[in-house]
Amino acid sequence: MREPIRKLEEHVEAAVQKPVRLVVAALILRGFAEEGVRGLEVLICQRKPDQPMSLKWEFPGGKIEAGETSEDALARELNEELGITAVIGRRVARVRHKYRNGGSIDLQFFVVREFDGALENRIFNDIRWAPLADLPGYDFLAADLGLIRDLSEGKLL
Ligand SMILES: Nc1nc2c([nH]c(=O)n2[C@H]2C[C@H](O)[C@@H](COP(=O)(O)OP(=O)(O)OP(=O)(O)O)O2)c(=O)[nH]1
Repeated sequence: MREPIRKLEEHVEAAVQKPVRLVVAALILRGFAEEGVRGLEVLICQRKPDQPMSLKWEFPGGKIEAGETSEDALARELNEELGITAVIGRRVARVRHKYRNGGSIDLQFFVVREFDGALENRIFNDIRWAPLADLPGYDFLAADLGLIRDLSEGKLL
């Protein structure tokens, strides 16, 4: 009698497993790479108090929609979230992360060095320019922590 019950549980677990969300995010940079991690700043964004993972910091971006390339998706998100038209540069990192709620994300980070339009905070609690060296002092989403360490140590860029 026990065997069929275990099989049923396994089946239910597989059925409720959430699909991997494909997410793109931007490292919008200003300043001078030659001056190291104090001379280069990146735009960071804080999630709103009423969002999941509230008040955590992240990089602007979001989920890729059907039919979009990663670059298309990121350009669209930056326009929606910050009101800018960005030139999407090279991809510098890709990570897979499983959040405790069971959701997995596949997260790609692209450099943005050029954009048109004035930066406007349309959806975040706060946005700010942070020197790469200061990034570990912000409470970032868990999936970003490896990247935060690398950026603050002058790796990747
Ligand atoms: N934009 C962005 N999202 C990130 C980062 N790190 C990270 O884990 N994420 C996660 C948070 C979200 O679950 C997802 C991005 O989804 P989204 O921007 O379209 O929407 P959302 O926050 O409302 O997320 P969701 O509730 O719909 O899952 O990726 C990051 O640095 N930037």
